[in-house]
Amino acid sequence: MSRRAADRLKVVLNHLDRSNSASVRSSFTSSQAVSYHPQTLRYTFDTGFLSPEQRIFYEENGFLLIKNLVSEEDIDRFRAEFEHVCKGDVKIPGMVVMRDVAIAKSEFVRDQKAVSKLQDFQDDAELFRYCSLPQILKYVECFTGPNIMAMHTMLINKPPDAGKKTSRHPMHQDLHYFPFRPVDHIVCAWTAMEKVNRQNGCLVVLPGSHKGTLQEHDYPEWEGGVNKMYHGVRNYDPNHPRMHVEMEKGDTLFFHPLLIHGSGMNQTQGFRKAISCHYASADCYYIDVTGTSQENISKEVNEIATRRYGTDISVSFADTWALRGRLVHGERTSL
Ligand SMILES: CCCC(=O)SCCNC(=O)CCNC(=O)[C@H](O)C(C)(C)COP(=O)(O)OP(=O)(O)OC[C@H]1O[C@@H](n2cnc3c(N)ncnc32)[C@H](O)[C@@H]1OP(=O)(O)O
Ligand SMILES: Nc1ncnc2c1ncn2[C@@H]1O[C@H](COP(=O)(O)OP(=O)(O)OP(=O)(O)O)[C@@H](O)[C@H]1O
Ligand SMILES: O=C(O)CCC(=O)C(=O)O
Ligand SMILES: [Fe+2]
Ligand SMILES: [Mg+2]
Repeated sequence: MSRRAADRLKVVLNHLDRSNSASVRSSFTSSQAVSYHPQTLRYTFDTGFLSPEQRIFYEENGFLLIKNLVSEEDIDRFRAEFEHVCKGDVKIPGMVVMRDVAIAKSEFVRDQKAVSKLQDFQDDAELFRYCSLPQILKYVECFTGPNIMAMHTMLINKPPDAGKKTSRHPMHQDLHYFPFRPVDHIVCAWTAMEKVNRQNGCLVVLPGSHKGTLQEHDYPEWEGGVNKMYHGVRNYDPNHPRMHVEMEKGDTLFFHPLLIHGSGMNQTQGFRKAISCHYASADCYYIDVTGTSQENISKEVNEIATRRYGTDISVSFADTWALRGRLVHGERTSL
């Protein structure tokens, strides 16, 4: 770090000591205040792009909100492509079109095209433009370094709740799904495609939870049911200080894969839309999750892979990621 940046950092640190980060103070109690030492900055690279304030905010909270990062025009194009996919005009091999469990399990509305999520759009050139947007990669590089893989892509179309609270996404850590490390070189970019607020089920985060370890995840015991693979942290404590991240169209949240987050139910009549990509440094490596808390999700993924590809070829949990990952910057060195 240059001397000038170090000096600015000191000023920020002094300020933080006094204010304990005003913007998240409402969700923190003073006993959770953390003190800082510049040498403990571990979550971001010093590329000179993030301000010291931004680096420290991420360090402390595990997320960073950038306003107005994606243009209206781009978002409108992603929305148009989403509509083509829903209508069936565009069919992309490998892309998962998912419906909410309340609809999928109901005989009455079986043929209704109420898509709750597109997953794995890496081979849809129009949607995948999102993952390559230079203004996003400029931020991503601060977390991953210069060799960047887009590992996981989603367009989430959170439906109006059908009355059973199935539109909720339980509190979870995204790392639960990922058999690659190191954890600090993975980041999610999540862009609001319209105004998102508490009414339509914005993201809910537990600030600072990225400093913990990966927790055990299970299906929550919810009366109305829960969507396939929507695991939540076991023994979730609803009294933990949390923050509703309200965003405008184009605002983008970058967050750490250990940050505990989820989303509440959509109490409006609209479909709340967001587009996201999980990036990892191409220098990351795959791990074997056998015997770890991730074994349950790897089994579910393997079951779906077997259903999709048959039993002739064996696709491991790591393979499913290696197949989907796409290089977006630098060199594909490992993943
Ligand atoms: C950072 C990462 C965070 C995450 O990724 S969290 C979420 C991860 N989610 C996923 O990966 C999406 C997984 N979804 C899928 O693979 C598919 O949508 C799924 C659930 C297999 C359904 O596939 P389809 O091709 O639509 O099959 P289908 O309509 O014939 O249904 C087959 C059986 O699945 C059931 N189903 C469909 N959508 C569901 C849902 N949302 N939740 C729970 N169950 C669901 C459906 O009822 C059917 O069950 P049955 O065989 O009739 O008993
Ligand atoms: N038992 C649980 N396990 C895991 N996550 C949970 C559990 N119960 C609630 N959540 C999650 O906590 C977050 C907040 O849920 P909640 O239903 O309170 O939403 P909300 O947006 O605060 O809505 P409201 O305004 O109605 O309080 C959501 O991500 C929800 O999925
Ligand atoms: O958009 C949302 O509701 C949250 C989605 C999410 O966290 C996920 O799929 O991992
Ligand atoms: Fe998530
Ligand atoms: Mg609530």
